[in-house]
Amino acid sequence: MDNSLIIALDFPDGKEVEQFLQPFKGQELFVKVGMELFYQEGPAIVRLLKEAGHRIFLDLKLHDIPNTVKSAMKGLARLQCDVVNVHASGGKEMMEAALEGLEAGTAAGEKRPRCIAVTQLTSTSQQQMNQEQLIPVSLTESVLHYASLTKAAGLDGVVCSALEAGLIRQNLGPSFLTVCPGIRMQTDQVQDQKRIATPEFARESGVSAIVVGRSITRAADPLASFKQWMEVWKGVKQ
Ligand SMILES: O=c1ccn([C@@H]2O[C@H](COP(=O)(O)O)[C@@H](O)[C@H]2O)c(=O)[nH]1
Repeated sequence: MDNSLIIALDFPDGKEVEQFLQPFKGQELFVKVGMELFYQEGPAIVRLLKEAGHRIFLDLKLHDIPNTVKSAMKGLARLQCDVVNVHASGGKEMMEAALEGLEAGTAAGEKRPRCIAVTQLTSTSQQQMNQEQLIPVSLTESVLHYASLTKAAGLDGVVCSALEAGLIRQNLGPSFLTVCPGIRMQTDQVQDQKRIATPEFARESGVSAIVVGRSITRAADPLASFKQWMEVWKGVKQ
């Protein structure tokens, strides 16, 4: 994913997306379409963004029985997004089914979307995981366990915090993707995220891509904010 910065288009409808993208006209971005936008606009928004030349991470985090996930992925594959995802907590069989669905839905000559799995949401803390999910290990252990399970299922990588990306790369190899939300500049508000890291830390940890939402989309000047983020992201690259 060539060290991409993926902008999370967390907007309630296509009109707001259009307004947000107006100042970026002519630029090919890597964008993330999540539940908020997809549940309102459906596949049409993906087609529109693709026609504009943007790369797309369709972040629907599928989590259901294997047969349902397989069928859903077969349909999603036809949208030809670059990346789709599931929850690793759905289990190995479910993840394998996701991949089978994607392969079945990808037309000959087309590229199968990369499939990655959410380990523990970046909004989850150690305490929440222990007390609410009743997982009695450290958060890092749980993330690493889910990452290993994801790799064993044949998926391409994981969604994790940049805090865990280095360890995942060490254990599972550099070609296993680490896509990291929960990225904040020092001065940014943390909001509902719990396991955050700066873009500099993410770069040094060798993450495959960072996902940035509100810091750019809710900025007074989103284009200026994006440029600043890219400078920092590229600056630490060199
Ligand atoms: O563990 C996860 C998985 C997905 N996300 C998504 O990333 C963006 C982050 O947005 P910010 O505004 O930069 O916090 C958002 O779309 C989440 O749904 C995540 O944050 N953590």
